[in-house]
Amino acid sequence: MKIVVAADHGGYELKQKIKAHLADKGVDLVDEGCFSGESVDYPDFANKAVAKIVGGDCQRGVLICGTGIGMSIVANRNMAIRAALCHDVHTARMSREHNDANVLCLGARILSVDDALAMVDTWLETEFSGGRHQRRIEKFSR
Ligand SMILES: O=C(CO)[C@H](O)[C@H](O)[C@H](O)COP(=O)(O)O
Repeated sequence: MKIVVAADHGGYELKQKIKAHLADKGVDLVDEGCFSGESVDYPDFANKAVAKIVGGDCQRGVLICGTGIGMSIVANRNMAIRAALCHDVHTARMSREHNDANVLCLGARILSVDDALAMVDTWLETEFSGGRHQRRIEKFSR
């Protein structure tokens, strides 16, 4: 599985930490920016990451901005994306088990680095439960 990571300026520092953490674990990833703390617009980076998933280069994404809200709104405009804005390990796990989320959105100005890394690990390790949850996903998917 290949992961795309992307952030705006509000999420840049946390993205760097997540990248280093995942690289240590041998996770295959691609970074779609941004590449400094200079002010940028989150839709540009959300859309770059979505394109990687829709195009098939990556299977999942982690998107980070100040709150995670902007990234989740933009990513979810694409029908192929189930982006989950999560706030703790529990919501990260549930977004995989029940929602088969293919994008995790994080708020760098809300979360501690340790909590964010624990959420990413849980989110990547947790499988979709299927069953009744598959039926529900099919009701909003094409
Ligand atoms: O949280 C965000 C969008 O939901 C962004 O990361 C920005 O941090 C937020 O919009 C604030 O932007 P600013 O230009 O840093 O004030």
